Amino acid sequence: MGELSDEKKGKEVKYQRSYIDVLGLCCSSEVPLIEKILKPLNGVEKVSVIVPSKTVIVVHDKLVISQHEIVKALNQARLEASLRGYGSAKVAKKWPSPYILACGLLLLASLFKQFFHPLQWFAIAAVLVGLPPMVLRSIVAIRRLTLDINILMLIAVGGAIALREYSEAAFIVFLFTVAEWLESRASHKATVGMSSLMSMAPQKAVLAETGQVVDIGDVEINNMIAVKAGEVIPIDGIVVDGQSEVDERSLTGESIPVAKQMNSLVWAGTINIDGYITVRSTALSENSAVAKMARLVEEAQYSRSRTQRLIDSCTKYYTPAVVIAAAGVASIPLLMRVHNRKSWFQLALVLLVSACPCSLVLSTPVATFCALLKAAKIGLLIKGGDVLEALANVRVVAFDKTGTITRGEFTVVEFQSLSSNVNLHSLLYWVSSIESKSSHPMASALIEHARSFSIEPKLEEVKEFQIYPGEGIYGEIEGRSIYIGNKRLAGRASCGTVPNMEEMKRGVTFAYVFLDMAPIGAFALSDTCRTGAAEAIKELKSLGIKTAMLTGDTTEAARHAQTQLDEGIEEVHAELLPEDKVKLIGNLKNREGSTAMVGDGMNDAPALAMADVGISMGVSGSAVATETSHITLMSNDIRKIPKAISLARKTRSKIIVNIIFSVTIKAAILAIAFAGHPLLWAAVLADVGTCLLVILNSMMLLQTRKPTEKKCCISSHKSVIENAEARSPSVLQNTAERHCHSHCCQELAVRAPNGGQQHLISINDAMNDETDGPQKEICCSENSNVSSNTCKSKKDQTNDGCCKMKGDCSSSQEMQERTEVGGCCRKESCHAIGTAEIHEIITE
Ligand SMILES: Nc1ncnc2c1ncn2[C@@H]1O[C@H](COP(=O)(O)OP(=O)(O)OP(=O)(O)O)[C@@H](O)[C@H]1O
Ligand SMILES: [Mg+2]
Ligand SMILES: [Zn+2]
Repeated sequence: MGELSDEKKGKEVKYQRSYIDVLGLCCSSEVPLIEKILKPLNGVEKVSVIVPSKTVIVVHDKLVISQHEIVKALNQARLEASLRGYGSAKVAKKWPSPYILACGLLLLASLFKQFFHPLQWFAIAAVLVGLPPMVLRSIVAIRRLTLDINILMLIAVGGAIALREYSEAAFIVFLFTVAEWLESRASHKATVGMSSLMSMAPQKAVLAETGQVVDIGDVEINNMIAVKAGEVIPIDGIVVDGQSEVDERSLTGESIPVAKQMNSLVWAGTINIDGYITVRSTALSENSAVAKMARLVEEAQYSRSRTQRLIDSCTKYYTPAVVIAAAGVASIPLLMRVHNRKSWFQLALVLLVSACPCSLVLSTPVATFCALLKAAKIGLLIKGGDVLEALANVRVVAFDKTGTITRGEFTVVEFQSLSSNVNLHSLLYWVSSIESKSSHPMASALIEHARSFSIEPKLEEVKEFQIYPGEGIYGEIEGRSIYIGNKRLAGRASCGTVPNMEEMKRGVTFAYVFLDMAPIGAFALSDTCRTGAAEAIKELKSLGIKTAMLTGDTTEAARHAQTQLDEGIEEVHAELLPEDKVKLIGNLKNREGSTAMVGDGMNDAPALAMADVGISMGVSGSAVATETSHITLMSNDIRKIPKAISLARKTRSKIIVNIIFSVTIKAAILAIAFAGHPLLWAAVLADVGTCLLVILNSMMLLQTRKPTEKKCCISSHKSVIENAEARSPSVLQNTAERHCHSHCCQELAVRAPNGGQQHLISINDAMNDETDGPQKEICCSENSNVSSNTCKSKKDQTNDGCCKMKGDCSSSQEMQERTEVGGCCRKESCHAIGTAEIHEIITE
C-alpha cells in the first residue's frame, strides 16, 4: 500500500500539466490534427483540446519532454501556439495581420476591373498574399491524413481560379482569414475567463517562519504560510495568527468580504484584503478547492453532453458524404460530356465548402463552455454539459432541511433531566462528551450548552461510539450505555415508551437521552432558515418548479421551517431515514419528472445520487455529498439554485437557436445551389459567418447583468449610525455585533417605529420596502468596506467608515496603504470598492 502511494506520488511530481494557447485552432475539425501531432510525442500522457477558448491542455512528463518542445511541435504545423504563463491570458489580436489587410485592399482594387481590365490580376495577388498560412496548414493536415477546413477551402480557391473567377477566389481567401481573426477575437473573453479560473492561485508562497519564497508545489500539509494584505492566498488552510477580511468572490461568487480570524478556514485563490495572516496549510496545492474546481470545469469540457454526442456522430458521416457527393457532381458530368460542365463544377465547389460542419459542431460546446464558465463565476460548480441539460429539464427540487434550508446552527432552548436519579450536571456531561464525537450540527449546540454551565466535555472518556443515520448516536461513558437521538432510537435503546414532550416548545427539534431502557433526558433546539431561503422557493415557483422538503427531523421542526418560508414548499416529508429520502426521490421522479435534490450531509449522498441532478452545499460541506453531487454551491446561498436553472434553460435555448441556425443556412445555400445558382462566395460566407454568429450568440451567456442585490447599504449605514449614535452608542455597538458582523447587509436589523422591537429582514426586502424615513431605520452599523480597526478608535471614524485624519490610522505601515480621500484616510482597496458601491446607489 505504502509502496503504491509512493509510486503515485512520484508520478504526480513527474507529470506536469501545461496550458497552451493555440491561436491557429479555428475549427473543431482541427482537433484530430492537434491530437495526431501531440499524442505520438514521447512523454506526452494526455492531450485535451478546448476549442471555444483555443486552449490545449497537455499532461506530460517534464523530464522527457519540455513545455517548449510541445509548443515547438505545434508551431511546426503553423498553429501559432504559445505557452500560457501564470495569470497571463493571451492577448487577442486587436488588428488583423498585415497579410489580411493587404489581401483585402488588393481584393477591393480588383473589383474595379470593369473600368480597367488589368485590375483583375490584383485578385490573383490578393490570393497569393492571403493564401500561405492556409497552404501550410493544409500540408500539415494532408501529411497527417486528415481532411480539414483548410484543405476544403484550398480546393474551392483552386476551383475558382480554374474557372477564371479570380475575384471569387480572392473573396474566399479574404473571408476565410478575416473570419478566423474575428473568431479569435470573439472567443477572447471566454479564454480570459478560463485562464483566470485556472491560474487563480499564485505559484509561489512565503513560509512564515523563514520568509523564504517557495514554489507552491513544494508546500506540504501543515506548513505555515504568511499572507500579506492585498495578496492572493496561495493555499487552502486554517488561520493560525492574525485577522483579516477576505474576498472570496473567485470561489463563491459572493462580493461581500468575509472576516477571518484564528481558526477560520481560508481557500487558495481568495484575496486577503487588509490584514496580515499566517495560514497553516491543510491541503496540497493540487488538491485545493480552486484546483479541484478548475479541474472540474476543465473536465466538463470533454464530458460531452448527449446533444453534442449526437451532433458529433452525425458530422462524422456528413463531411465525407458531402465531399464524395462533390467529387461525383464534378466528375460525372465531365465523363458524360454534358454541355454546361462549368455550372456542375461550380455546384461541386459549393458542396465542398458546405462540407465543413463547423458551426453545427460548435453549436453545443461553445454554449456549454460559456454557461459553465458563467456558473463558476457566480459560485456554482457544474460538472459538465450533461448536468446542464438535465438541469434545464428539472420539474421538482427537493431540499434537505438542516444545513440546507436552515443554517444548521442550533441553539438549545430547553434541556431537562427526566429521571430523579440523574442530575442535570452529569446528564450534560455525558451528552456533551458523546456529542463531541459527532459532526452533526446539533452536536456543537449541545457542547456549547454544556460549556455555558462550565462543563467541559471529555472526548477521551467515550468508548464504543456509533452513529445511526437519521436516528441519533450511541456512546459509552463511565460504564454507561447512552443513546441520544429521536424517538426512533427508543427501539434500539429497548425503551418501550417515549414520553410525549408536550411541554417542550412546539415547532422545534427535540430529542431524547436514553439509558438502561429508559428515557433519562430530553432537550429541544431551534434553528433558523437561511437568508434568502424563502426567496429561493418563491423564485423556483415562478420558474414553474415544484418544491419539496425531505427531512429526518421532527414533523414540528419541519412545520416550523415551512412557516418561516411562508408555506412556500408544496410537499413536506418529515422523520425520514436516509433510505426513505431515496425512495421519495424515486417517487418524485416517477410522478413529476426530472428531480433535483439539494443536501449537505453525508446521509444525503444516496438521495443526491438517486436524483437526476444532485446539488450539494458549500466548499465546507461534507466531502461525500460534494463528490456524489452533480452541482456544488460554493457559497451556501440556495438562491443560486433558481439562478442555475435559469442559466441552464437559457443555455438550452441558445443551443437550439445555434443548431437551427447552422442547419437552415447550410440547407438554404445547398438548396439555392441545386436550384441552379451555385454561389461560391455565399457558401463561404455562410460557413464562416454562421460559425462566428454561433460563437457570438453563445458568448451572450457570459454577459453579466448587474444584480440589484449588490446594492450595499452604505447610505443606510449612515442614517443608522447617525441615529443610533444620537441615541446611545451602545445600541450601535450591539446592533453591529449582533447583526452586521458579516460586514454588509445580507441582513439588516430594522427597528420598528417608536424604538420598538428589532427584527431581521433581508436586504432585498428592505430595499424594496417603499416606506422610508423616520418610521424605519435600516442598519448595518459598520461600514462594510472598511474594517473596524481602520481607525484608532471608533469615534474617529466618519459615517462612511474612514478615519477623520491621517494621523488616526492605526499604524505607519498601514498608512502607506491608505490614500487620502476628502481629508480622511482609508485603505486603498476599501476605497476602491467603497466608491464603486456608493456610486451604484447614487445611480439607482
Ligand atoms: N448527533 C446527534 N445527536 C442527537 N440527535 C441526533 C444526532 N444525529 C441525528 N440525530 C437525530 O436524528 C434526526 C435526523 O438526523 P439527521 O439530521 O442526520 O437527518 P437528516 O435527514 O439530515 O435531516 P435534516 O433534514 O434535518 O438535515 C435528528 O433530527 C436528530 O433527532
Ligand atoms: Mg441533513
Ligand atoms: Zn467551417
